Amino acid sequence: MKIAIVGTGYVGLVTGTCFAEMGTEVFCVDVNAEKITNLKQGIIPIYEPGLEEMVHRNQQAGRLHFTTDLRECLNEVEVLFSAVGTPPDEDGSADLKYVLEVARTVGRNMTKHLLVVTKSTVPVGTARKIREAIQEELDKRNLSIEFDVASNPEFLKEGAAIKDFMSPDRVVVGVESERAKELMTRLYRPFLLNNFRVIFMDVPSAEMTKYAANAMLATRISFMNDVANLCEIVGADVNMVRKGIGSDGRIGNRFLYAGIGYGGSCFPKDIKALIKTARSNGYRMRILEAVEEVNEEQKSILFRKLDDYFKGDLKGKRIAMWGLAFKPETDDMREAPSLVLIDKLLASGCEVYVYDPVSMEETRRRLGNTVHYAKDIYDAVVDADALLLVTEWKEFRMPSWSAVKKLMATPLILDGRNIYDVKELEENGFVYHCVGR
Ligand SMILES: NC(=O)c1ccc[n+]([C@@H]2O[C@H](COP(=O)([O-])OP(=O)(O)OC[C@H]3O[C@@H](n4cnc5c(N)ncnc54)[C@H](O)[C@@H]3O)[C@@H](O)[C@H]2O)c1
Ligand SMILES: O=c1ccn([C@@H]2O[C@H](COP(=O)(O)OP(=O)(O)O[C@H]3O[C@H](CO)[C@@H](O)[C@H](O)[C@H]3O)[C@@H](O)[C@H]2O)c(=O)[nH]1
Repeated sequence: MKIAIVGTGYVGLVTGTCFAEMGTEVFCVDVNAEKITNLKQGIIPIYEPGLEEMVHRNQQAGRLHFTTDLRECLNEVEVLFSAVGTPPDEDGSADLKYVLEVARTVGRNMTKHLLVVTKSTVPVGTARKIREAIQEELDKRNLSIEFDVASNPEFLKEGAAIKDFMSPDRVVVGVESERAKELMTRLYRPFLLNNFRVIFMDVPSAEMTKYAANAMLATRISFMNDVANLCEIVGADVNMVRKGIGSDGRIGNRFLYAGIGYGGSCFPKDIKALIKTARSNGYRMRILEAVEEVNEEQKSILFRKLDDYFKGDLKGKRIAMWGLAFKPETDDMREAPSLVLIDKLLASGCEVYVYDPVSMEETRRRLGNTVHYAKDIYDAVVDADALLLVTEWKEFRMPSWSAVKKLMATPLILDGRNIYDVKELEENGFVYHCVGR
């Protein structure tokens, strides 16, 4: 089978590469010419464990192609996935301009039946708009060509994208015809050996499933952050509470980690978009409004602890930060809580020394020379008045505390991810604070 994936970002590149790995011939299309030129030479635009080797393997096998021109492959493929961005509009709703542009390009150029599948996260009703946009272009050409639309939202997590795509908990597919169902079944059949289920449903339900899943996950995080803040006030330890409640099978132990708030390219924008969808339909998602509010405040929690420690006198303080990316194993800085923290530190007159294993280049692109870029974890803490742990990369988990202590000016550690052992740090002479204890 031959397929096209339009949009070669985190989702498009992983989707295309994984389908190619299973033997499908894939054409990855993107309007960003630099990205495509690099990909043709085997240069991968993102950091995602395992992706580079898989891209190279499938390129060499002749199953994975890259192009800027959809017309080159449009009439060779049976299925087209749209995986372009759906960034938030000014009012928080999902901006569909890229999604609809792809639909119009399809309508202007298709010459035979095509199944158009949306992988991007889009509000309920988008498939209908895509159908109308394609039909409008066909009408302008006075052509009557049959086509199908389907929704196949993606649930991969950055940093674990390959594993999530190859062995997902489930695949959700919204279809409107038997033909679309048959094509999607055929396409996903090679993956079924990995023991997952394809759940077919109607298109609006598939579109809504994606938002509901992200909303539920974000709700768990904000709930735990709220509990963590109360734990601090009343003298409980959120880490113990997490273990205590997570062992109840109905609750489950994943996605219950208190921290400095959720970030990334999905939760913040998708929660906003769902709130907006509800409002524009005359309904208020009150729980999600609270989820957002808790999350916004949580991003400042390390700053508040630092400010309390120095009694509001932060001017000229030298602050070290370990971690910048919104989570480990990615270089993605979209909506990273570190950016909010850095803003506050700089506004208070601090000098900020940052280190992250893979996000330094992306941070430099965003922040220029407003912060100092350290060579490694030890370089970052030289003469520091505090160390803030922001992202729980593995290499931050067991540093030499005696070396860190010798280098720092003030032995203060504020742990935004609760990864250190309080006893060990206090024995090493540090003042240590984490979230929710
Ligand atoms: N990043 C994730 O982990 C993730 C996971 C699940 C779902 N999603 C959803 O998937 C979608 C894509 O997210 P992403 O993070 O991969 O975005 P991204 O910004 O990394 O990539 C989008 C790509 O689409 C390209 N593009 C835009 N218009 C185009 C056009 N007309 N033709 C061809 N290419 C075009 C852009 O140049 C860009 O390379 C979003 O709706 C997002 O919400 C993302
Ligand atoms: O217990 C937890 C788990 C996560 N986070 C934070 O939540 C954010 C998102 O993390 P994660 O969900 O692991 O990463 P994403 O790559 O953003 O993946 C989410 O967003 C994707 C895009 O929609 C979906 O496909 C995934 O299923 C969904 O997990 C990060 O800032 C994490 O630090 C916590 O604070 N506590």
